[in-house]
Amino acid sequence: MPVQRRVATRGCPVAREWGLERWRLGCSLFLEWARREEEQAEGDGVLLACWPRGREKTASLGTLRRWLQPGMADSAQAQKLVYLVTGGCGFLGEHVVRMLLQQEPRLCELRIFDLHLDPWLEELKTGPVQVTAIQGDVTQAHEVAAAVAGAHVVIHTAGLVDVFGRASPETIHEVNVQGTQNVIEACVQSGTRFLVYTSSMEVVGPNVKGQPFYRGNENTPYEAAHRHPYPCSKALAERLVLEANGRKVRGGLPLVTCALRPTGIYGEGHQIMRDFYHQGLRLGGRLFRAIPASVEHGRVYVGNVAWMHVLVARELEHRAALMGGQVYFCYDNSPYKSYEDFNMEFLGPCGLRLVGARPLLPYWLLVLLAALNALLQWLLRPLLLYAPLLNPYTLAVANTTFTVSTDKAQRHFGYEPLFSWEESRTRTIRWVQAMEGSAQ
Ligand SMILES: NC(=O)C1=CN([C@@H]2O[C@H](COP(=O)(O)OP(=O)(O)OC[C@H]3O[C@@H](n4cnc5c(N)ncnc54)[C@H](O)[C@@H]3O)[C@@H](O)[C@H]2O)C=CC1
Ligand SMILES: CC(C)CCC[C@@H](C)[C@H]1CC[C@H]2[C@@H]3[C@H](O)CC4=CC(=O)CC[C@]4(C)[C@H]3CC[C@]12C
Repeated sequence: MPVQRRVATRGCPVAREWGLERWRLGCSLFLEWARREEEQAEGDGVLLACWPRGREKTASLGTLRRWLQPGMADSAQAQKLVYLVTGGCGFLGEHVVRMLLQQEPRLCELRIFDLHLDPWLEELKTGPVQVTAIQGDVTQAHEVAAAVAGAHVVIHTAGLVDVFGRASPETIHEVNVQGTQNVIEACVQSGTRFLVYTSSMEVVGPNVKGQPFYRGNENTPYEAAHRHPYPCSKALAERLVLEANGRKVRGGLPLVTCALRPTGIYGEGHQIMRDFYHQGLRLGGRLFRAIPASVEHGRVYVGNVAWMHVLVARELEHRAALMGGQVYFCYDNSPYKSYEDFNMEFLGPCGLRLVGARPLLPYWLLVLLAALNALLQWLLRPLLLYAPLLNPYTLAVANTTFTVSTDKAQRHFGYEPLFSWEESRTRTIRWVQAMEGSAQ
């Protein structure tokens, strides 16, 4: 049962003085007050009992917001927001950018900050929202500060996603940890109050012991012990973001932060899916099962991850006390399957076949091959970059069950996946098919 607290608007100074019609003028003041009341309440449901001049009404904060919204939109008080998306040209970042443009009506400027700017940004510049592309490096504090200045909300997705040994541990740390610290400091110095960080399920696990995490949620106990630079860096950065919640930003108001932890993301633009597809084509339309079908992986569609970012960014403002400093797994209704069987949901309809009901090679041989790959990578480093998919870390992750089952995002900010599993699947298949078309 949600805890519901009745709050009389006659307790609100604006309401007491003005009466209903005049509250519309002062609606932002009233909402601010109502919001604070809601934040103080425990649980997720709060009822506001409105008693204007004898007319008794009861409404949830959501309803109240909808009542007042038209008034806000008409008035000069309608807020125009500036968003900054770091890593906005990446796989997830591009979806976040497009989702914001579609789903955030209060957006007036969207800044896209990335090390490399992509040509598709140009097509966004013709719309009603001002799109500003900023080429920059999150490790450079002054570049980050310039991009953040004047932004209301920062969505920090930029990161070095490397589990294949392409970059050095120092570089991974610099981009993922120092880069995140730079974003936090820029928010504090420029007075930006809302920061959403793209963390990862890897912050939790799989851990070095290869213990399964089966249908876990944000409170499931699990020994999060890592050695690999990528999960270590994501865990450190996430902690920095959560600890920054409540810090006073320029102007004296508190910073509100939260972290989203996607499981393995899939969808249009997914590089590893692309690699598997091309590998399958090279092998005559076949892929060979390497991992037992019983090892389940949590996967989430990129459109839903983007949608969750947009929702969080929007709701942080209204539910600061509830959401600030929180972590949320990113989830949707994608089925629990092994990594390879899940990929076949898309690669199968595109003509590939997964050979073997069981792994073709014994596990000990895979371990040996993974170790050999690691050795070769180290030996060849002075000459060339050897970074195959299989290494001791990717094998351990692929071979460990890690699935989440939670409704925290639904309870805290009303998240429901925007794309059903069928739609996510269809969109991803279409993207693979388009790749096939373009390869011919
Ligand atoms: N791909 C996945 O399955 C998952 C990804 N994540 C997280 O999601 C975020 C986005 O990941 P993806 O889109 O998959 O990766 P991506 O590599 O496609 O995107 C990352 C973006 O960050 C940019 N970037 C990298 N270094 C930068 C720097 N120094 N300064 C500015 N920009 C920089 C890149 O140019 C790229 O556009 C990352 O933080 C990652 O840790 C979390 C869970 C799963
Ligand atoms: C040939 C091998 C036996 C199979 C290789 C598959 C692996 C390359 C991938 C299996 C699981 C993936 C990881 C997982 O989805 C979680 C992730 C979260 C992130 O934040 C970044 C990416 C990744 C580590 C992802 C990377 C590829 C796998 C290890």
